[in-house]
Amino acid sequence: MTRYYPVMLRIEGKRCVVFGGGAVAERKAAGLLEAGAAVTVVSPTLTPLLETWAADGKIAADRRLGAADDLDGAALAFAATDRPEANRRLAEEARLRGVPVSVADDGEAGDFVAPAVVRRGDLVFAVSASGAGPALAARLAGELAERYGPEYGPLAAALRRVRAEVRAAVPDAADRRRLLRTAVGDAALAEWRRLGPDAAGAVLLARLRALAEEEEGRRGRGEPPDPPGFAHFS
Ligand SMILES: C[C@@]1(CC(=O)O)c2cc3[nH]c(cc4nc(cc5[nH]c(cc(n2)[C@H]1CCC(=O)O)[C@@](C)(CC(=O)O)[C@@H]5CCC(=O)O)C(CC(=O)O)=C4CCC(=O)O)c(CCC(=O)O)c3CC(=O)O
Ligand SMILES: NC(=O)C1=CN([C@@H]2O[C@H](COP(=O)(O)OP(=O)(O)OC[C@H]3O[C@@H](n4cnc5c(N)ncnc54)[C@H](O)[C@@H]3O)[C@@H](O)[C@H]2O)C=CC1
Repeated sequence: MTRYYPVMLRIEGKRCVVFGGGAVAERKAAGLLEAGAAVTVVSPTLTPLLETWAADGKIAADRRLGAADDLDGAALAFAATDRPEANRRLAEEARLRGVPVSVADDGEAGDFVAPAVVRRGDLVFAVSASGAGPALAARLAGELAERYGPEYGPLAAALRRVRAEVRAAVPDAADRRRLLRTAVGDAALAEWRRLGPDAAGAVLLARLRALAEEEEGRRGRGEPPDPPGFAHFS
């Protein structure tokens, strides 16, 4: 069993090669496009959606069997054909070239596995069962998608601005940290939603300071902090 190390990769504009043109390859290509990768699919056949993306120029498609030199210059590779021998061979070629590869029919044969992903703007949930159960990862990601709806996208954008404001205006590190914890409490998140993405930085900062003072008051009275998850920090 492998203990994987999770990361967020920057792959915008980078060549990512998907071998295979079935449902699994399509899912991998979709995830790569979300991150702005330059996707090349190599496969004799393509799903209708992959065909559409190729026709629209969203992906490059080479309609043939995968070959070793497809991997030249690749940042990532996905062996997602329905031929285990082909997947294994392409994975070996990737490794020879130092290209990280995932293997769709045998997770342990690759360098990484794909998590189930939910995106809400800057906020990204990635769930993995490390190969033990992709359907469980998908189910739990579905639960996260319900718990954290589309409203969390703009909310994260507002939070990014609040944080920039605090970093620019508050020189004391402890003060900054206290404010930025308050900035992710329930009351603050509701406030960022209410104020929307266009509120002036000074307004955001003033609201945050007011919330932090209320928080101090609650702490003084021995009431629980907001958010509850931060109790162990105080
Ligand atoms: C190791 C890994 C390698 C990799 O592909 O990176 C891998 C491998 C395999 N998947 C198989 C089957 C299924 N995979 C899914 C779905 C997903 N599979 C994904 C990832 C991974 N799959 C990596 C580990 C993830 C982990 O464990 O956390 C997800 C999360 C992300 C994604 O693919 O983008 C995506 C959900 C996306 C979403 O919906 O959100 C379903 C569910 C369904 O189709 O409804 C089934 C059928 C149910 C079942 O078999 O459990 C088989 C057997 C094939 C066979 O029997 O022939 C293998 C081979 C093996 O076991 O090694
Ligand atoms: N990792 C995952 O999430 C999952 C993995 N799987 C595994 O992934 C494999 C692929 O699944 P699907 O996409 O549903 O299969 P599929 O049969 O729909 O598609 C296979 C694709 O591979 C292409 N292909 C075959 N040989 C090739 C080669 N040498 N080079 C390039 N392309 C080649 C075919 O033309 C076809 O487009 C399955 O056989 C299964 O073992 C299945 C379900 C989920």
